[in-house]
Amino acid sequence: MAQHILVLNTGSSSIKYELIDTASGARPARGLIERIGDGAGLLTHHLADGPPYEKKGHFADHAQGLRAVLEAFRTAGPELDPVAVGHRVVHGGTRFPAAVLVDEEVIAAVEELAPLAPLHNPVNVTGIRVAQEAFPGVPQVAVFDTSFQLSLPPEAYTYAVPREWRERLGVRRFGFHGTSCAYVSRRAAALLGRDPHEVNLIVLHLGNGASATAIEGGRSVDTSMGMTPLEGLVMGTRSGDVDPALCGYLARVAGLDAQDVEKALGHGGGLLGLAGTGDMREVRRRAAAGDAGARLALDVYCRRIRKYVGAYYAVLGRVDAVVFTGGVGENDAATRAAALAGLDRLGIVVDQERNEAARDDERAVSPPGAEVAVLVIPTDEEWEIARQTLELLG
Ligand SMILES: Nc1ncnc2c1ncn2[C@@H]1O[C@H](COP(=O)(O)OP(=O)(O)O)[C@@H](O)[C@H]1O
Ligand SMILES: CC(=O)OP(=O)(O)O
Ligand SMILES: [Mg+2]
Repeated sequence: MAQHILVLNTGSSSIKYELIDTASGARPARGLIERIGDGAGLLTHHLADGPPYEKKGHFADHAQGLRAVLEAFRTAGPELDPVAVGHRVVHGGTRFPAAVLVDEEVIAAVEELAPLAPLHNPVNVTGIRVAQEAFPGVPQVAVFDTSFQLSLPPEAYTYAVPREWRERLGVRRFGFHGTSCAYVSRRAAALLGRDPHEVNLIVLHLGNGASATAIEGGRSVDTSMGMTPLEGLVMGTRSGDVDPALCGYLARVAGLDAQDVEKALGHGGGLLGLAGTGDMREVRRRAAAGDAGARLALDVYCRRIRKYVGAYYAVLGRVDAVVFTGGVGENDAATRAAALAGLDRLGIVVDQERNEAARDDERAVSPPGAEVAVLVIPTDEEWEIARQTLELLG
């Protein structure tokens, strides 16, 4: 009988899930709930064949959303009898260098780290709790976004801040998107026909959250997200890098407290702050229609990426490939071209025809024989979570 792993990726306002056959890798069901908590929720449950099952409604919170997912399986199938549940957990601090079997102690640790990832860790715990209740006795495995980034050397993870903060308060860079980086860096090595331990990569994960990671011989040596997923690249609704003195300034001139500023940078910054929408497709539409704010947003977004590519080139010394992944990285040819424009002296060139070809598979978009390959690799965090879950459970 086929054995399945259920993978749950609970995001700040969404839940993604997939049922994966451990032997064949087939996915008999996958789905998404969007807009949890805002009244216009939508659950879309895809089956291997046939039309998707959809349910609109108000999913007040993630627990209600997850119960709706279980209901979708009961109504539309397939039968849900997983041998394990793999959970994406965003922040594991320094405590979890690899995936772990969930017990009460692990849950307590994830809850303790919630101040560092307030949008993610609490809902990740909700996912675990609901799955424990639904599948008693079935092993639950936590796979952390931070694990892959724990290889950062001290000079990359240390902020130049007072000793007290570093030593007593745990202030340091962690970095995120590790599950995606682990997956795409393995695929990149395969695509290059090289051993992952020999390959140097710059991975650009451009989704709603966005990050750049420098990978040397399969290990992360620098990454743009920081202690929290707010630092670095321009994102859908997050500012990425800003001058930290902004906090003091806005307190003095606008009476904002630190929490207000953090919230605005996290939810009202990025593409949303610049263009009025955090969705790249909509930014493109507005820019094409002549909207100056949207055009500026694209320029800021792409320049930030280019700066990190240059910086990580300098960190690595030799780069075998630049890898684009995530919804924007995989689909937006214009972002890929603009972000890497002018880097030919570094051997980084995008081939226009290859870049613009309408494809959704793994591919090179640099010219044949280029010094640095530019690759597009669709990420598969769910598959990577299932793989690590299976590996842990033997
Ligand atoms: N064809 C496309 N062209 C440009 N941007 C796209 C396209 N498809 C998706 N995107 C963008 O990808 C982003 C979402 O990325 P995704 O990786 O799916 O998000 P998440 O981080 O939530 O998993 C959105 O900004 C969306 O507009
Ligand atoms: C950590 C993080 O930024 O995740 P996401 O890209 O899913 O928002
Ligand atoms: Mg993402």
